[in-house]
Amino acid sequence: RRTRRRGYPPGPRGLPLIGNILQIPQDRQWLKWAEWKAQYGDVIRISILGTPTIILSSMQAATDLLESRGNIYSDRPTATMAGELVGWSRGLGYAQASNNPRFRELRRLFHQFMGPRACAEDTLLRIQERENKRLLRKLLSDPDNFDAHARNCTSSLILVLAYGYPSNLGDPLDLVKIAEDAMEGFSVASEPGRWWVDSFPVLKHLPTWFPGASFQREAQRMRADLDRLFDVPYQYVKKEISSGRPNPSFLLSYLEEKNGQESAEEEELVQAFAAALYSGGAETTPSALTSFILAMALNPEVQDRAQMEIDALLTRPNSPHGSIPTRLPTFEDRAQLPYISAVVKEIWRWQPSVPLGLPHVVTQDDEYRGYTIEKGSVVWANIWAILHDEKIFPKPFSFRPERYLTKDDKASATVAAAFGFGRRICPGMHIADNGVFIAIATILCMFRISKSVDEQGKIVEPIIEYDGFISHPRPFKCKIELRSEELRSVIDTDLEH
Ligand code: HEM
Repeated sequence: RRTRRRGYPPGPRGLPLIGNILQIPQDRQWLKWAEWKAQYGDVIRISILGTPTIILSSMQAATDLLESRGNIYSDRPTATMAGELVGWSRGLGYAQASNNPRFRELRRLFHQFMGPRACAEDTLLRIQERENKRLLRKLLSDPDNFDAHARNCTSSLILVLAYGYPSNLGDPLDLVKIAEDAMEGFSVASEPGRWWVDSFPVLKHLPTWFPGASFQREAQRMRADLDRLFDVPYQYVKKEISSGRPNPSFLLSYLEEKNGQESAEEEELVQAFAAALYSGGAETTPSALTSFILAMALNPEVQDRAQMEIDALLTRPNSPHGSIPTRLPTFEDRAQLPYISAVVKEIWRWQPSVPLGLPHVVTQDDEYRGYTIEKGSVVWANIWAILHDEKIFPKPFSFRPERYLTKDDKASATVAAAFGFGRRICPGMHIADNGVFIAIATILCMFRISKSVDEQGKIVEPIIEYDGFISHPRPFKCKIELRSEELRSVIDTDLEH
C-alpha cells in the first residue's frame, strides 16, 4: 500500500533565508529540540541558513533511517573550517562515507584494533587495568581534582595504546601537550556558527593577507598543531623500532604487518587513524567518568547497592579485612557484577556525552512515512531525547540502574543509541565501555563518594549543569574518601603486579 504523500515533515516556522537559526539556542540545543518533539513529533524538519535539517527524536525513526537506510544516510556535512582548512577530514569523523576508500580503510583499522574481538583480548584488557590504577592512585593522593585526573589518564591511555608511549616516565616529548593543542583546534574549528567560511565555502579561496581573512591564519596555526600530532608520536615509534625494543602499540602492529614496506600513503593513513583516537576519545570518556562521580554523590543508595555487590564477590571468608575486598575487581569479574554493569549503562543514558551525536547527510531524495526528505538534508538524531523517552525509561531524570535488571529489559537495547547509528556508529564504543566499567568498578571498590561539606558543616548540593557539544558537567565539589584504611594496602599490593 502506498503511503499518502505528505510533503515535508512538520516543524516550527522559520524566517526567509535564515530559516530557524534564531530559534536555536547557542548551547544545549537538545533541550529545545526535545520541546519540538512534544509539539511536532519525532521527525521534524527545520532550515538553517537554507540547509534543510531533519531532527529524529525516537529510536524507531533513527534506526529506520540511519541504520536500515544507512547506505544513503552516512555522509557528513562538509565542514570547511575544521575538515578542509584545518585538515580533520583526513581523519574519520569528518570523512565522507560514499565512494571513499579511505573511510572504509579507517573504519577497518578501528575494527581491527578496537572492535569487539580486539577489546576482549588479554593484552588490551591488562593495559586498560594497569592504566586505570594510575587513576586510582591519583584519586587517592589528590581527590579534589578528579576531573583533571579523568582527562589526564584518558589521554595517557590513548598514547599508550596508539604509540606505546609509556605513561610513567613524565612525558619527555610533551605529547600530552601536543595532543591537547591539536584537540583545542578541533573543538574551536568545529564550533557551529563560529566561522563564516562554513556557511560560505567560497571564502576558503581568500588569501591570508586579505582583510577579514584572519580565519585563514587561525586555520594555518591549527593545521600546524594537527601536523605535529600526526608526526611527532609517529617518529617516536619509528625510533623505538630502530632501537630494537619498541613497546607494543597499534602503530607498531600496523608497521610490523607492512614489514618495513609501508608506502607514504599508508604511513599517512595510520597517523590519521592514531589522531582519530584522540578526536573521538579524549573528551567523551572523561565526561562519562565525571558524570559517574556526580551520580554517586547524588544517589548514595545506588552506591550502597553497588558496593554490596562488589564486597560480596571480592571478600574472602575470614579475610583479615572483615567485609572489605581483598583485591581490585578485574574484567573477568564483570559477568558476576550485574548491578555494576547496569550502573555503566545508566551512565551512558543519564547524561549522554554526545547528546546530538554527529550530523549525517542524506545523499539521495528519500521518502519516510509519506514525508519527503531532500537529498543534501543534514540529519541529526537527538540522542538525549531518545535516552529520556518516558515510555522506555520511566522517570528518565532519575539515576536508576535497576531499570536494566527487569525481565522484559527494553532499556538495554536502546542505551546503545548513546554511541550513534549505522555505518557511522562510534568505533570506540567497546573500548570506552570497558574503560568506564573498570574505572567504575575499581573506584566503587576503593572509595566512598559523597557530597562535600562547607566550613560551617553544611552539605553542599552539587548542581547538575551540563554544557558543550561534547557535554560535560560544570565543575562541582564532592568528597572521595578511602572506604577503609585497609584498602590502602589492597591498592598497593595490587599495584605492584
Ligand atoms: C563516552 C564514550 C563515547 C561516546 C558516548 C561516543 C559517542 C559517539 C557518537 C554518538 C558518535 C557519532 C556516531 C554517529 O555519527 O552516528 C561517535 C563517533 C565517533 N567516535 Fe565515539 N564515543 C565515545 C568514545 C569514543 C572513543 C574512546 C573513541 C576512540 C578511541 C571514539 C571514536 C569515535 C570516532 C572516530 C567517531 C567518528 C566515526 C565516524 O565518523 O565514522 N569514541 N562517538
